[in-house]
Amino acid sequence: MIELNVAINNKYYPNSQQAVLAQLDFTVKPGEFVAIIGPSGCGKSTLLNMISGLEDCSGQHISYNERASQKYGANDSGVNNQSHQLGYIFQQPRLMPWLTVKENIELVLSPSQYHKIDGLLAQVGLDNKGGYFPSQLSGGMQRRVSIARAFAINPQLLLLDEPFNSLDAPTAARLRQLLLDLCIQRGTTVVFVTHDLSEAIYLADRIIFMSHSPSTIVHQAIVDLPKPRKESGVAELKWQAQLLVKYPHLLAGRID
Ligand SMILES: Nc1ncnc2c1ncn2[C@@H]1O[C@H](COP(=O)(O)OP(=O)(O)OP(=O)(O)O)[C@@H](O)[C@H]1O
Repeated sequence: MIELNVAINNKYYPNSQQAVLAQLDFTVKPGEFVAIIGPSGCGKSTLLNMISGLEDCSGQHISYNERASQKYGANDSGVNNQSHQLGYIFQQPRLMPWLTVKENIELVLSPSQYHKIDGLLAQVGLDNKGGYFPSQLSGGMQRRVSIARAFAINPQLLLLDEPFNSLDAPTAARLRQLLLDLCIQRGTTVVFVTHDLSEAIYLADRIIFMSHSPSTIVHQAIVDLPKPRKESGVAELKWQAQLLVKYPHLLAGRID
């Protein structure tokens, strides 16, 4: 299990006068599930991209506890970095349309690891779909493939960017449970971006609320509910969280 440390002073995109992220400082403990909520455009994807190394983070400090001195740069691949520590599930499944389900997962593995694929597909309920192409799968099935692909590398740190957006409610609920089961089984440290407060409360140990750009942390809430969580407990805590948020106007329209 690994710990993530993030200390971003100011993140500017080239040719932009205004910082996207400013004074953003937090730690995710080993095995902790942290959800990030904030207004559209505040820099949540930018933050995940910086953590993964897909976005330039020179001058900032982003490290894992096992290699605390390492800073990730623009050349690191967050999807499948050399140590296989980091998995990234994007808003879209990002499957290669010309490859089968199995081949999409093989992409992140070495041939000696291909034997894991059948078991992974069984875990996400796709045991007989290995030979299918993405276009032959539903949206929910494609997301399950992306979850299987992320877990194939046995990530110690998993980043997720609104992975269940636009799915029907029963499919999203099944995938949330699947994600929780996999993370708890493997002790994965998680940073999960969402717009949905109920989803955050259902999944997370802690919720970080971000402000508009230049975005920083305006509030953090510990979700002190035992897992697996029940819907009624989630509803209750959602109500409490809405009261607790220090700056509700920043999140107006983002909490359903
Ligand atoms: N490659 C880029 N170059 C320049 N500006 C960018 C780039 N990527 C994002 N931005 C800008 O940075 C800001 C934050 O974008 P980002 O996608 O990180 O926000 P977000 O919080 O994930 O948004 P949403 O919730 O709508 O997905 C936006 O103003 C966006 O236009």
